[in-house]
Amino acid sequence: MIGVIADDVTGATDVAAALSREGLRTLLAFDAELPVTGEADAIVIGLKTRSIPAADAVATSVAALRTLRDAGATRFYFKYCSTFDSTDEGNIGPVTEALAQALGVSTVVTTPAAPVHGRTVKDGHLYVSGVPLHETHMAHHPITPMHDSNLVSLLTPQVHGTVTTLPSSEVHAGVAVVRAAIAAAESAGVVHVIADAVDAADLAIIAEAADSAVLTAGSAGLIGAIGGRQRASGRTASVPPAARTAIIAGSCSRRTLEQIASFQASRAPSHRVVAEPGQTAAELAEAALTWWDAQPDVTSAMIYSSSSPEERNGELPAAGELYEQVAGLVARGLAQRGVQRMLVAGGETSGAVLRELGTTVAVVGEEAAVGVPWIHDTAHGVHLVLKSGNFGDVDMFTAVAGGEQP
Ligand SMILES: Nc1ncnc2c1ncn2[C@@H]1O[C@H](COP(=O)(O)OP(=O)(O)OP(=O)(O)O)[C@@H](O)[C@H]1O
Ligand SMILES: O=C(O)[C@@H](O)C(=O)CO
Repeated sequence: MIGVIADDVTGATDVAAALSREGLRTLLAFDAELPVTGEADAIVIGLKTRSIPAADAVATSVAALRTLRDAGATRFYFKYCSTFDSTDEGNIGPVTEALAQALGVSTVVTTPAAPVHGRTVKDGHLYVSGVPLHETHMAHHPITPMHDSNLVSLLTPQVHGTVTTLPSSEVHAGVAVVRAAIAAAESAGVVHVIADAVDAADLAIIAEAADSAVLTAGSAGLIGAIGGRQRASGRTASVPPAARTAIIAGSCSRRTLEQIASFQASRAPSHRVVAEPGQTAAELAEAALTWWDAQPDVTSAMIYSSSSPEERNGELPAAGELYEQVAGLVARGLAQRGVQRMLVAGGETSGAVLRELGTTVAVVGEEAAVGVPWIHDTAHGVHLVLKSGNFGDVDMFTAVAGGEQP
C-alpha cells in the first residue's frame, strides 16, 4: 500500500484525485496521529505543515509516517506543492530528509513536475505553463513568494544533503539509464535527485525506474505515475447532494481572483471580509454569517477575503492568520446552519476550515476540476471541494455552485 504525506490539505486532495484517477482505492485523512483503518490501496494524510516552523513540520510529518506504517503502507511519498512553495528554512528539504532518515533511505528522487497542471521541470528549472516560476504570480505569494526557478538553488539552502539533477537527456534515454543514474547518485552519497519531466511519458519512466524506492517526493505528478503502476482495486465515489453551495475563499492566487471575479460577474452574491484594526476573527465571522443568513435560502453565495497584491499592501501584519481563522469559523457556522456543499479556495484556508469542522477523514469523490475532487466528510455530513489556489477553470466557482440549485 502507498502512504502519502501531503504538506497541505488541498495538495492532499490533489494527490487523492491523481490516485483515484488511476483506479486506486484511496483514503484521505487529516490527522497525523489518528489511526487510519479501512481497505485501501493508498492512504493520503493531509497536513498543514507547509508554512509552519521547520521543526514542527518535521515532527508532524514523521508522526504521519508512523501512522501510515501502522496502517500497512510499505512505500511512501512526500507531497509538496507543484510550485515548490517553500523558503530557505524549508519545509520541503527538512521534511524530505527527516522522512528519509526515519525510513533508512539514502537517496530520494523528487520532482514538482505536474504536467496536468502545467508544471514542468526542464534543466532543473520549474515552469508554470511555460513561464519560469519566479516570473509568475508566485513571486507575490503572501506566504512563500518564489523568487527563483532553479530547483537546486531553491532546495540547497533547506537541506544538509547533496542535491543533484536528473536531466531530461537521461530521462528520455529510458528506464535503464534513469535506474543507473539513481544508483550512481546513491553510490555518490547524493540525497536529493531532482528529476526533469515535461509530460506524462517522462513521469512514467521515472516512476518505473524508481519502482523499488521506499520514498519518493514531489507534486501529484510523480505519485500519479507511481499509482498507475500499482494493483488497483477500484475507486469509490461519493456524490454531493444538489443543494446550495457556500464558497469560502482565502487564496490570493491569481486564478482564485479570476474565479471570484467570474462568480461575481454572474451576479451571484458575495461578501468580502476586510479586517479593520482591532477586529477579531469571531467578529468578522459573525458579520459574514449574518450576511449569509440574509441571502435567499436556495442561493449559492461566496464569502471571501482574497485580494490582489496591491490591495494587500494596506493589510495589517498577521492578516493571513486572522483571515484563516475567519474562514474556519465561517465554515463551522455554515455547517451548523445545515450547509452541505462547500467550496474552499486555498490550501492554508482549507486547513483552517477542516480544523474548525473537525474533519479527520473523508471519502474521495469525482473531480470538480483536474486535481480538485469532491470529498465527503461522512461524520459531519459535509461535501467539500478544497481548491488549490491556482487550480480550476476561471468559471469553476460558478460551475460548482450553479446548476446545482434545487
Ligand atoms: N486580504 C488578505 N490579506 C492578507 N492575507 C490574506 C488575505 N486574504 C487571505 N489571506 C491569506 O493568504 C493566505 C493564502 O494562502 P492559501 O494557502 O489559503 O491560498 P493559496 O496559497 O493560494 O493556495 P494553495 O496553497 O492551495 O496554492 C492565507 O493565509 C490567507 O488567510
Ligand atoms: O501541487 C499543487 O500545486 C497543489 O496540489 C498544492 O499543493 C496547492 O496547495
